[in-house]
Amino acid sequence: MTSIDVVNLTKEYGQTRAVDGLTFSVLPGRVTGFLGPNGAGKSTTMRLVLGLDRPTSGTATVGGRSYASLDEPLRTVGALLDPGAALGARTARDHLRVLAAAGRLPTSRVDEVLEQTGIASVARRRISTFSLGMRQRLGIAAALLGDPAVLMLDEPSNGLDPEGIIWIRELMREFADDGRAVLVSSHLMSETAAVADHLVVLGKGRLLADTGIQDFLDEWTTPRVRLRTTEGERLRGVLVREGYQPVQADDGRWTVENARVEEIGPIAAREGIPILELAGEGASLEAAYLALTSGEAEFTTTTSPLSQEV
Ligand SMILES: Nc1ncnc2c1ncn2[C@@H]1O[C@H](COP(=O)(O)OP(=O)(O)OP(=O)(O)O)[C@@H](O)[C@H]1O
Repeated sequence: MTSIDVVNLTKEYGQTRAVDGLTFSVLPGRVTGFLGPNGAGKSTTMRLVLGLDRPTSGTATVGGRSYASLDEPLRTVGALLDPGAALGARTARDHLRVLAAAGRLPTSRVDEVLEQTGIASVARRRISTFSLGMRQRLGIAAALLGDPAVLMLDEPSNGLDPEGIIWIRELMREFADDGRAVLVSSHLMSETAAVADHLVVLGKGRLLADTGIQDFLDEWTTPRVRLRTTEGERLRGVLVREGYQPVQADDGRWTVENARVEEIGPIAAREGIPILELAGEGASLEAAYLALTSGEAEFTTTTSPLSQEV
């Protein structure tokens, strides 16, 4: 069981502190979503884990060892960082063969990962002719070559079509269910929530959250109930006495903030008030994420493009 452990990690580029005293672990058996606005430090952290950059201070290890000291790096960590990195003049198959040879992996793995990523039919084409989605699949094929214990993917759904996005989600799920550790970065909470069990959120290089999805929802969102009744005013009076603040919309429906159906339903039943509809609203993960990261984006729009045109 291999994990990624980041401890007090800091990386400075000149005046820019890209990663700032970061500590978190990516544990086996779950998909950890790595979130944060542009420039939050996600890619830098991944590069430090892979030993592609030296930390200013702190450590990033895989299975307790630095990447450079791993005996079999490709069998330990599979990573997708920059799909543009593959050499365009080579065929996809040759590209993977070179990687397999360098990693002392059997050539048979090349055909296996070409099949697994759905690019076997274009394996003999030059990479320069590949679409972004095909390059992305090739990058994922390279990550899978060593059948690694840890998978680290930077924005894997970039350029993938909807079928490809579902495929990559299922792949990550299978890896985690198989007891492996998966770290996947994204800007989008909705995309991450569809696959991740756990979240690590960065803002300006610092850790903003390291939490399970459900705990994140509980902490950052407030539940709300929508209902319809034949006795709105009576229900309103009862709920106000109970400390709620029901508000009626134009269509006659009521909204009760900070309330759950398990609380409101029994109150109405106790008072004998007929309820025609009662629904708890799913808290919006996206709204919670924006609330957490607001003010943490390195690049934000201060003026709306529309107002500039006027
Ligand atoms: N090689 C480098 N030289 C100088 N500054 C860098 C370098 N790499 C990253 N940075 C800076 O470090 C900060 C973090 O960048 P990083 O790419 O890690 O963020 P990110 O969260 O991956 O962003 P994105 O979602 O846009 O990819 C940014 O301010 C970036 O400009």
